[in-house]
Amino acid sequence: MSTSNGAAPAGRNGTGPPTRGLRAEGVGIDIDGRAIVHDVSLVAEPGQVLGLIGPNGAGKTTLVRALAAVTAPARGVVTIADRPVRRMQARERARQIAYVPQDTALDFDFTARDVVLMGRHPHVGRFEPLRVIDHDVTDAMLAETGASHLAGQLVTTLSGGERQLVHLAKALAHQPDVLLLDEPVAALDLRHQLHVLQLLRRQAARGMAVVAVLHDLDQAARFCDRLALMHAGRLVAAGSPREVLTEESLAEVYGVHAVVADDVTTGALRITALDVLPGLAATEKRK
Ligand SMILES: Nc1ncnc2c1ncn2[C@@H]1O[C@H](COP(=O)(O)OP(=O)(O)OP(=O)(O)O)[C@@H](O)[C@H]1O
Repeated sequence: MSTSNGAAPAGRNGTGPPTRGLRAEGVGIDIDGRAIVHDVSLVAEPGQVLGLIGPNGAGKTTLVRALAAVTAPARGVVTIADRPVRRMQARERARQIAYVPQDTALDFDFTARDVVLMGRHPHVGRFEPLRVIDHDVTDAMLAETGASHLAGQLVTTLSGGERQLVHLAKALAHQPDVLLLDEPVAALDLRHQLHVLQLLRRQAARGMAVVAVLHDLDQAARFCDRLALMHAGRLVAAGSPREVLTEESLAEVYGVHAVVADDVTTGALRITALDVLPGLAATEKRK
């Protein structure tokens, strides 16, 4: 959570300099001449998990790719500490931002540990060998994600969920200020979903700014400090889960009649979709 006075919390090891969040201002993204994302402004605060939610085709992946500087927005800017991420050197950017895409398929014969070790390269000087600390962090992140048992396995032989864990471990090995995850639990079983979501909370508690695209709104309500709701390429609501996940917004954006109630077990909101509302969801209408 952010500190009550609004100041950034101390670094993730508790002693380092304050970590930094990520800011998007007026971001618009075009693909093949078509505007996909319109005028999105948001802040991912250090110490918080920001959930990016919205129906299929809302523009979440397109936005996250621009936040990660994988693509350049046509309009607006993405910054960390007022510095545009697109203008940073790739190595410097990789020390600050780690991004795990939806599709983590790899077609080269590296072991899972080799892949996680690659996450250390932004911290190692050019032509310098990997250090003991790089190996230690690699092993720690494999353990943190529950993927130690996969270390020696070729990534081409991993299941989709196993690959997702290995890529999360690689992203953590960057030790970034900002962690961007596109559907990080989509391929995971119940236990691993919980493990990863709790892990994200721990990373945030250590000062990281975490942004995760999530489809499960119960998980979004329970594990995110703030939510950003996208619809047809626009950010239509942002705030606490209680502010964003209302029966009205779920009807408008997802086209469902849903009941939003407190879950007596978790204390978080629980969303029960009862019926599909008549007519097309607005995302489909747009096409
Ligand atoms: N390379 C591309 N070429 C053309 N259209 C694209 C491309 N990438 C995305 N789009 C379109 O942009 C829109 C937003 O896609 P995006 O993948 O960002 O949505 P999303 O919110 O992540 O969806 P989902 O929840 O289904 O993953 C969609 O209508 C999609 O068809």
